[in-house]
Amino acid sequence: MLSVSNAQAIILNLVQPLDNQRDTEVVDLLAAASRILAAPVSSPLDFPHWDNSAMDGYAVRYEDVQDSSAQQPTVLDIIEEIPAGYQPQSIIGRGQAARIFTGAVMPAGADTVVMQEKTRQEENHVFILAAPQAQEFVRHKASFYQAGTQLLPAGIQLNAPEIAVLAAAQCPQLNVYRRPRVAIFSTGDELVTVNQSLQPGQIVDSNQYALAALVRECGAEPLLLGIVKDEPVALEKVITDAAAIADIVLSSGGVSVGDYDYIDKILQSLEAKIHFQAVNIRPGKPLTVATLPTPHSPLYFGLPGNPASVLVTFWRFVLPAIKKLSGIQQGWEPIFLKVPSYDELRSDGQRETYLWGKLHLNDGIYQFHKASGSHSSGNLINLAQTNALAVIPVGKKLISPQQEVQVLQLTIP
Ligand SMILES: Nc1nc2c(c(=O)[nH]1)N[C@H]1C(S)=C(S)[C@@H](COP(=O)(O)OP(=O)(O)OC[C@H]3O[C@@H](n4cnc5c(N)ncnc54)[C@H](O)[C@@H]3O)O[C@H]1N2
Ligand code: MOO
Ligand SMILES: [Mg+2]
Repeated sequence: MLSVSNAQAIILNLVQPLDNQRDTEVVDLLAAASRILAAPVSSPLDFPHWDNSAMDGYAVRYEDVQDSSAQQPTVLDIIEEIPAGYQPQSIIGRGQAARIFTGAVMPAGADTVVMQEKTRQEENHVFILAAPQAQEFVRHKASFYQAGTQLLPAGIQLNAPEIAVLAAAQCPQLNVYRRPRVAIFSTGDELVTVNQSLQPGQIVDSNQYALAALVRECGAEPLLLGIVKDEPVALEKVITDAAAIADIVLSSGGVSVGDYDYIDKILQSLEAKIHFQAVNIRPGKPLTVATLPTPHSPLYFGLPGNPASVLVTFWRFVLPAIKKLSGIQQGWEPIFLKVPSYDELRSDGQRETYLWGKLHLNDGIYQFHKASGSHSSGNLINLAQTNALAVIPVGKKLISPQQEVQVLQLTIP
């Protein structure tokens, strides 16, 4: 059976990132957090824009003060006061200084700032009580960034630091990739919505809510197509509709071998290209991945119906695909942490097994605690409040307490 890592490689190979011309939109800077930059940004401004002081103190000529000490202070005439936001008017000459404050423009003639604590002021004279380093506490024009060079590359996510940089560079609007569109539907005659009363044999379609939340969490736009009965005509219609509007289509249920599991047959009849129908993973083995035969070739994930299988296969396979699609340049693959397990972890050794639980901090070191209760793929109750999946590789049946395990971190704990 197809290994998890090979399945991931096939999926990532199939994903075409959004187009950096067609698939973009302009957003205001305040709405740009977590979006993906679609074009590189440069600035006509140097950073700092001009030489300025890093301290409250005195702007001086180094050659005047290099021999200063508490015993033999240098005495300078203060000829100007330069607060932040003010353009200095004078040139500092021999024996002269300017009172200056943090962020204020350095006056011509001065090359060094002496911090206030190393001075004493008497009327319009300043006593320099210690020799500074040459150019100390001067933030030089263009020493952080040179005008015209690349400030930010395309394909990065805009988080608080990038937003700050863009604000400082006076970019009030930005060209970002549009959000990937992800169509979602659930299949099953037994399913009702969260508001409908349950008749015998029925359950609530929790998968659609879970997938909508996951899709939104990763910055994509969920397109909810509802619950579809286990009927070929209805399923064919929903897949065709989804293919017309989405970059990625997610269904849950109907991909195993039961008489009412129609998804794969319908994909075949629609002439979709099926890449694989099973992966060696627990939970989530019956996973169908196909390319739909519409011009923009949306990628189809037929996720297995069990609620835990849906979450695990989304985190492991769908999330990297959405990331690559979104225009992010790198870092699509999941990141695994190696941490000690607090609990004993077991698998049958046959399939790559994912156990849900929580990363706890113990003395500054993460430890994996397995969720108590059933790890049946039909149980979603104990998935609540978890933030990590421990992975037991194929061929391994037991991870003992305190042994290391690879953990997929799901949210920031
Ligand atoms: N003979 C075999 N039977 C099964 C196999 C197998 O290899 N041979 N694989 C099992 C595994 S593993 C899984 S996972 C499931 C996958 O089943 P399907 O994808 O066909 O899903 P369904 O049969 O439609 O439903 C399975 C299960 O999940 C519940 N479900 C479905 N949709 C939802 C929803 N939207 N929200 C909440 N719960 C949902 C459904 O009621 C069933 O209990 O197949 C095994 N069988
Ligand atoms: O692989 Mo299924 O998803 O375990 O129950
Ligand atoms: Mg089934």
